[in-house]
Amino acid sequence: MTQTQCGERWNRETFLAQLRAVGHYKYHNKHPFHTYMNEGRLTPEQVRGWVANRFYYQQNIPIKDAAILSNCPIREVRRIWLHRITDHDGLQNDDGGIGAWLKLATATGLTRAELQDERHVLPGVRFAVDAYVQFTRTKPWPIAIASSLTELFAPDLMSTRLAAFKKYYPWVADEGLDYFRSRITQASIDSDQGLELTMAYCDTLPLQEEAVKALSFKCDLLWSMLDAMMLEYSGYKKKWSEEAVAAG
Ligand SMILES: O=C(O)c1cc(C(=O)O)c2c(n1)C(=O)C(=O)c1cc(C(=O)O)[nH]c1-2
Repeated sequence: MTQTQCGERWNRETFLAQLRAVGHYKYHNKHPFHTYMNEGRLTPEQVRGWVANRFYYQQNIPIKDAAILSNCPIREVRRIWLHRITDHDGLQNDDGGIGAWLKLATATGLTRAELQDERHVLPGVRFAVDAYVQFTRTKPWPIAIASSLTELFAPDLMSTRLAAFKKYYPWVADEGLDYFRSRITQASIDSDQGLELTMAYCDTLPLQEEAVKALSFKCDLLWSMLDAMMLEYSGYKKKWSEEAVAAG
């Protein structure tokens, strides 16, 4: 038995360090699309493209949380997890995260219809988000919970984003930014709960290793979403198509 293991598994400190290392190296805060966003270098069209595509993610979050609930036979865990669905769906009208995201969309000049008919959703974004839902439907629930732990790293990114929008994108009305404000607190609560459940129920070395892989998979899918958006909105695709036409 090594110092970092208790019995056959990692102790809490080592497990936590493994999870944090994944976030440190792979979280989408370092993606160039986010760098551009946070440095104020996105055009209004690029901001709108991101908002419309991220709406597909937002809409699917409560669906994946319902998948986790449906796979979990432990009442106490379901009680802890349940609020995530209403946090996003709200209980009426435009309550909740999805309503707040719709307000963000309106503030950037998008219509509700544009978001809801998914006309802007890119294939790569759809594949990535659908993969997340599928993952949570098919993996053991503690592993699905571990995949949500990207939220450990979300509050810092939200604070940076909020400041960036205020400074560089004043054309986005302030009430449109409520989603980011509310997620700073919500993501901290969610990630604390997710972390404690992961610590408690990923209680063998194979489960701990799978939890770390689940977090890595989640980082990959968040990264892929931004890759798809960067390709679409950077102008490269258009340039390549025009060159192909010119070349006959
Ligand atoms: O804008 C972001 O960078 C970001 C990242 C993440 C994340 O790290 O998974 C989430 C969110 N936003 C978010 O708004 C959100 O509701 C959310 C739920 C979850 C999840 O996996 O359960 N992640 C995230």
